[in-house]
Amino acid sequence: MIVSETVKKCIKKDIPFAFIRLPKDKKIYLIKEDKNGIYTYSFQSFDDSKKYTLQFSEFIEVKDITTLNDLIIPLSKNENTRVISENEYLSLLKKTIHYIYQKKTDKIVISREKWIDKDTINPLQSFGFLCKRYPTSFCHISYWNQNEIWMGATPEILGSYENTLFTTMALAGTLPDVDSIPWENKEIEEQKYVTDYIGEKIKTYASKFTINGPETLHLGHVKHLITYLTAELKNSNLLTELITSLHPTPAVCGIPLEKSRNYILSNEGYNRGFYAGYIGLETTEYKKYFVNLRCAQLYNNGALLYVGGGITAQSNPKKEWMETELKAKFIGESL
Ligand SMILES: C=C(O[C@H]1C=CC=C(C(=O)O)[C@@H]1O)C(=O)O
Repeated sequence: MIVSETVKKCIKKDIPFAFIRLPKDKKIYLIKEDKNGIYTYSFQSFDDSKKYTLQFSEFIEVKDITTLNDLIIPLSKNENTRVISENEYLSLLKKTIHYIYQKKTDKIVISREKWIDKDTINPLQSFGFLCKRYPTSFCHISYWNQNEIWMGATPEILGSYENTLFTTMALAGTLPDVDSIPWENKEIEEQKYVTDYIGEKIKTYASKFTINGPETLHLGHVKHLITYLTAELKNSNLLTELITSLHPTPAVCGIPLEKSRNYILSNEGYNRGFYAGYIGLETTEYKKYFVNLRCAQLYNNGALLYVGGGITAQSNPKKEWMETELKAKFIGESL
C-alpha cells in the first residue's frame, strides 16, 4: 500500500523515483527523492555531459512486485522513432572495421537504437520479469521525469566499494548462450583488452590487487567472458577519481580511448544519452556503480532500446548485427 501511494504521489508531482534490485539479491526496493536524504542514486551519460541525481533517505522494500501490476506509470509519446536500418548499420560496421584495419585503433564499441512499437507497455510488469529472468544483473526502472523513464538489467559492474574493498569486472565478448559455440580469438582478444586496461587503471589507486578469470557468464540469450578484479584502495577518497577514470571502459568505448570516443561521437549518428554511461548507488555502507547496458527508454507508443558490441579487425558485420539483435531480447522480451 505504502509503495503504490508513494509512487502515485511522485508521479503526480513529477518527483524522481526508482525501483531497484541489486545483483544476486532477492529484494526489490523503491527509492524516491528526498532532498534531506543522505543516500544518492544517479545516472551519468556516456559523454559525461549530463547527470541526474536523486537524493533519498530510505529503501522501501517491495514484498511482491506483481501486486503493483495495476499501478499505472504514465508514459509520454516518442515522436522521433526513426532509427538506423540493418543496411545502414552494416555499412557503419564495415567502415569501422576498415578504420581499425588502418591501425588507428584496436577496438571500438559501436551501438545503435532499436525501436519496438508497442502501445501496451506496463513498466512494473516488465521490471518484475527482468528481476526474475536476470538474477545476477542490476535491474532498475528509473523515473527521472515524465519524458525520461529508463528500464534495464545490466550485467556489468563498473565498480563496487564496501569495507575498503574495491571490486570490478572486465566483461566483454559475446556469443549466443549455447555450449556448441566455443569462444574464439576475436572474443578472447576483445575481452583481454578490457581486463588489461582496467587492471592498469586500478594499480594506480590500489594495493593487494587480484585477478580471477576469464570465465563464462551465462545470461540466457548470450554468454560473455568475465574477469573479476579486486583490490584494496589506498585511500577511500580515491574512489570517485577511480570511477571517473574507469569510465568509459573499453567494454563500451574502445582502445585507445580518445580515438574511439571521437570516432563514436562522430560516426554513430545518434546520441547515446545515458546508455553506456553509469548508474551510481551510494549509501553509508557501500557505493556501487553499474554500466548502463541492456536498457531502454519507455514510451506510450513503444520502447527505445540501446544495444552495441565491440568491433575489432576480426569482426564480421553480419554477426555483429545479430549480436545486437540478441542483446535487444533482454528488454524486448520483457515488454
Ligand atoms: C555494449 C554492450 O555490451 C558490452 C558488454 C558485454 C559484451 C560486449 C561485447 O561483446 O561487445 C560489450 O562490450 C551492450 O550490451 O550494448
